[in-house]
Amino acid sequence: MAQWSQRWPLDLVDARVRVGVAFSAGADSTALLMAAASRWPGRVVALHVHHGLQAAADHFVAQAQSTCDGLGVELKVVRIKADHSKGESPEDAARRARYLALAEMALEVKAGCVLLGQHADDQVETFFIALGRGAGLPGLSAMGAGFTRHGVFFGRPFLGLSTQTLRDSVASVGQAFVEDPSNTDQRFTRNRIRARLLPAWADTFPGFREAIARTARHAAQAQSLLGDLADIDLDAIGRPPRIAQLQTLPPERQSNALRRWLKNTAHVVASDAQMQELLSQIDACRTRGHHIHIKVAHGHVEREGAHLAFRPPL
Ligand SMILES: Nc1ncnc2c1ncn2[C@@H]1O[C@H](COP(=O)(O)OP(=O)(O)OP(=O)(O)O)[C@@H](O)[C@H]1O
Repeated sequence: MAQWSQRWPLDLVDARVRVGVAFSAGADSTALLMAAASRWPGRVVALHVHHGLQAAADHFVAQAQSTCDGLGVELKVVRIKADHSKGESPEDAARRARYLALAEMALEVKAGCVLLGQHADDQVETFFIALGRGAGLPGLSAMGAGFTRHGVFFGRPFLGLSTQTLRDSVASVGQAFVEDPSNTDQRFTRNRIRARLLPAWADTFPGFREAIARTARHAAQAQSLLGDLADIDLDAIGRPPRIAQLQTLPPERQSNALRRWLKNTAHVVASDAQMQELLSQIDACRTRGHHIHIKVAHGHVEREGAHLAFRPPL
């Protein structure tokens, strides 16, 4: 195990506290758990979410326990059943519930952060999913190195490493891990990208991981500047925005400010069609009695006197 020490880019966390590792028992998070356990002996706790979605879930827990026993790492397991709401895919619901469960476990064991095993190949796949869906800059920025959710910091220290590097490392010490059977299921977009698109892309653009990571960084920087501009505009027009002052901005600046306002206050993202409709209703709203009413995500944006308001569902 000695060679695992200091070998991995784990510097993004303050490890004076306990470190949580989101541990699926797959190859990537096994590499992460081994690296973390070697770097911070006695301070790592593995957090496993039993989805109950797959028949194999019990087998994942058994492997997780055996790996943790071998490494002398405490394992916490929580069972969840993620129901997906209308318009949400089962995978999105499972991911949402997983992050909540991980955050709750981290708070319970007093871990200062949770590390995730996502790597450079996940990053590339995420970028192509966003591109295929016609995403804007937030989507093309792909995954950031860290984010806070449910009051817990989640870090992705392995975004610069390929999955092959991680798998080779795990194999080199003979550590067992599970292969998630759903990773090869061609019904999932991510798996089709991995199996079909990426080999062709790699053939055309050798070194594509670094190039795409660069594009994602450019997108993230540009998005950050747009966020700053939105804050400047919202400082001037108010939160919630005053309709008359919104109307003085050009449409693209209105939509930039409105997206920021909706994200920060209601955690919702308007689709392109919803934003176009909202802009046209704002433009038409020139008289005292004029209404604004437009569905955004699961709620509505409405006029409330001189301002806009977001109404979540009852
Ligand atoms: N059931 C789970 N319990 C705890 N953490 C999980 C679970 N599933 C995924 N994760 C975390 O989220 C990261 C990304 O999830 P993803 O579904 O891409 O990984 P995976 O293929 O299931 O597992 P791995 O990354 O370990 O090979 C994982 O690296 C791991 O840190």
